Amino acid sequence: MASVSRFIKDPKTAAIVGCPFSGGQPKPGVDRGPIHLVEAGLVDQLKGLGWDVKFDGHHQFEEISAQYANDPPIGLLKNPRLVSSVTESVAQAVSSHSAKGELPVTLGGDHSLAMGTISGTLTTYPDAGVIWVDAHADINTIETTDSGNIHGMPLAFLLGLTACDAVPEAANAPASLQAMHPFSWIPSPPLLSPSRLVYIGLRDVDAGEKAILKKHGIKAFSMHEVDRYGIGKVVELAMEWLNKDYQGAHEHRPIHLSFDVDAMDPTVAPSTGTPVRGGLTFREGHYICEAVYETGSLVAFDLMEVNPSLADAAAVQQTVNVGCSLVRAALGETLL
Ligand SMILES: NC(=[NH2+])NCCC[C@H](N)C(=O)O
Ligand SMILES: [Mn+2]
Ligand SMILES: [Mn+2]
Repeated sequence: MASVSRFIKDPKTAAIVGCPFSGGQPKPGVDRGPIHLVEAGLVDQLKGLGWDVKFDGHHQFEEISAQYANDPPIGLLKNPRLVSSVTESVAQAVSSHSAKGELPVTLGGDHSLAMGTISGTLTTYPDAGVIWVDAHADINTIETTDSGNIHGMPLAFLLGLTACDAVPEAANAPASLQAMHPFSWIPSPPLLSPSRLVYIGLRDVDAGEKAILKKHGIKAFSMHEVDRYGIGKVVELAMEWLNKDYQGAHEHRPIHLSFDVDAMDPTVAPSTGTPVRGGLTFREGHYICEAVYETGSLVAFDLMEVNPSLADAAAVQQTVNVGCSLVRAALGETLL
């Protein structure tokens, strides 16, 4: 069978990177997300789409967790060393798969994991673009975060941002906060640049984050734009934006699609830690995945924030099923 993506080698292989990790946010249960997704039959479903699927168990973070059992906050940041160490190991796993021409499919776990997945992708594909589908911008810096939950911050670390210049109040943040941050494994200068990031689905963006998006000219299609243009046009505009300055040999940049299940409306995917009303419909979420697959440029997919302990059994099942079907859509399932 011909390769689905011009970047993925034949025989097309999806590598499931199961990440039972919840340290980037406070609600227990999100670490069980990947276990439920796999138990629902995801591996066979992807095989049914013609993929060779590599899955030899979920990643074990026990050793790292034991090492950082005592992980005092840095400023407001919670579990900073643990999250740093886990995401560093995820980066290695993802880049080792993508370097072999496989498609890493990372199952979270909380969205702090994307520091690892996107770093891994950019190690193999330095000019990759990122499509971040989420209710939230996840771009708080150590100066702007209110919650201290690192799942609200991965893009700030990936972009090497400090908010001091975007948010006037943050200029007073102690310099020591900057110097102490433990994410020093993330390369500097950063592998990701603001022009290669585009959001879809935003509707709960903190004031400090809005200032950052503005300051760095980051392209974002909130639910307002989804309503105005329709999802078809939004994905087209997102692609155009990512490829506007692309000079590579291929038609499109390689694309990393990072999908937070809370981008979906809570009526569609209720079992997640930070649900926000007014989200993507079932079809809008799937359309994004289908359209990205159709570009032939997908090089990595993340499905994050499925938390099977936040709803009744039926709502959990519904969320897990939607999660599986989003993954299938991104890996080529079609309606006809
Ligand atoms: N990946 C997520 N669900 N992020 C939610 C982030 C919420 C809020 N903006 C924060 O910084 O804490
Ligand atoms: Mn979110
Ligand atoms: Mn998120």
